[in-house]
Amino acid sequence: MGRTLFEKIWDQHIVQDLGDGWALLHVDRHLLHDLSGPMAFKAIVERGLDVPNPELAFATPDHAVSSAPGRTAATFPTGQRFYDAMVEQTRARGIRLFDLGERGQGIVHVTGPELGLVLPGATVVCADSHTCTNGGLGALAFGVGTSECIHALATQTLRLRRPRTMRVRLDGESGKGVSPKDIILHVIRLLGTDGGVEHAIEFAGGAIEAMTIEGRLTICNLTVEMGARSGLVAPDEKTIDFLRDKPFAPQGEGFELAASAWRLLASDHDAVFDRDVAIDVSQVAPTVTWGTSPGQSIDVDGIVPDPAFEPDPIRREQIVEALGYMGIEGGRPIAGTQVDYVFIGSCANSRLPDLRAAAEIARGRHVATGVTAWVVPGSVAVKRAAEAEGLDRIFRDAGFAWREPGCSMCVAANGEIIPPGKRAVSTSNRNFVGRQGPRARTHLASPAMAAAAAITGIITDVRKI
Ligand SMILES: CC(C)[C@H](C(=O)O)[C@@H](O)C(=O)O
Ligand code: SF4
Repeated sequence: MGRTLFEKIWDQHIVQDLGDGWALLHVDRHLLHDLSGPMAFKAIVERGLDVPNPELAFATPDHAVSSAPGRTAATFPTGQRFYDAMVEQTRARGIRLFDLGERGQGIVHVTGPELGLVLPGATVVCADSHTCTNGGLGALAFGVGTSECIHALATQTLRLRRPRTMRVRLDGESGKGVSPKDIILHVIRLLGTDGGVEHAIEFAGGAIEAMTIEGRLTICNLTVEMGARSGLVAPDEKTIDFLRDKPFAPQGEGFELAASAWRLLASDHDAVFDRDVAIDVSQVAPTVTWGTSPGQSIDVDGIVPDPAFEPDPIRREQIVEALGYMGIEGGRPIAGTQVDYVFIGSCANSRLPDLRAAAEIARGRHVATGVTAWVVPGSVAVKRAAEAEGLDRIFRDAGFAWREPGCSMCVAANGEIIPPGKRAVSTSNRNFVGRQGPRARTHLASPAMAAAAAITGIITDVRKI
């Protein structure tokens, strides 16, 4: 029987079979950020552990740094101790740090792929749940907890129970105004926020093949919102082209050699998945969340669920609670809901094609009165590339703030919050209670939809703008 992409990578990385489905896996790349990294380093120091493979670890500040133009580490003083700890520990251990202002700095899940630190067939860990993003390049990536991060720093391995395999086939042609973000929100709505628990999900099918690498990264980014630790896409010629000439990818002949190995990674035709699902993306509309979980979404021209029509009492209560928090009524169209903030950024949607899609809507228009709209590029490289093609000008002329790379309002760990009771359309991946600040209300959407909301001041169907 053939093997899946996941199985091929898993098998290649087993250092020791621990029995009962458990294995010790080699970690090829360890990515570190300023929030979880310093915590792990603290334990390494306290326990007197060594980091034997510093050349396989790479760090960047993203969560706790200000995104204000001209920022330094001191701009957000609360975050500076994280930053300082990261600088000190990476220096002491000989780990490469991509510092503020340097090409290579940015949200860890944006910089890993763009630097070529993440490669097809590699195992990648980072103490961050959205590490699954990296699967868009065909890497097997795991978001880990602090203790696993310490273990990986100290041993270059990870002790894991092998997840079950699942394939989500995305076929069909997506309609006008539909982006990878809409597709993955739709998938989460269909399969549920627990639909991927204990599975590694391979996304496949014509719609994935047609998608840009950045789109695949967006799809894999939200895999964790279905409860799956890893999402994957088989590497193809697009993946290979994307990685060519990336600074940390193999170069020259070595690259061609690596590429021929990557071509063998795709799931075999007769490979069997524990679960196989097919979804027609031609049915996907521009999508927006109405509630407090990424699974609570509707088509932008749809009606917010009315709890009165929900027969299941538990689900009814969930809807009532979510609507109460969000300050919206069931049974009404979501379009037209008034918006105070718009955030275009995060590891879900802060890459060049995302900014282009938003800029296309913003071009020649202006942010509505009373709306605060931010664009936070995912990395220094994205920011520079966007500026080189004039996207910053389009945003600025339209009244958007153009900021420095980092997580910013996605999780508000750097003090950049949506004020209490205010409503945001955000291109991030989590709309949990309090996620963007205490009592902040978040509607997840695509970059184009977010830009449309900024321009009109209300949740708007991007197809009609
Ligand atoms: C701070 C970090 C550990 C956290 C995560 O694990 O994902 C954050 O990035 C998030 O998106 O909630
Ligand atoms: S951008 Fe948001 S989701 Fe991504 S790593 Fe940062 S805080 Fe987490």
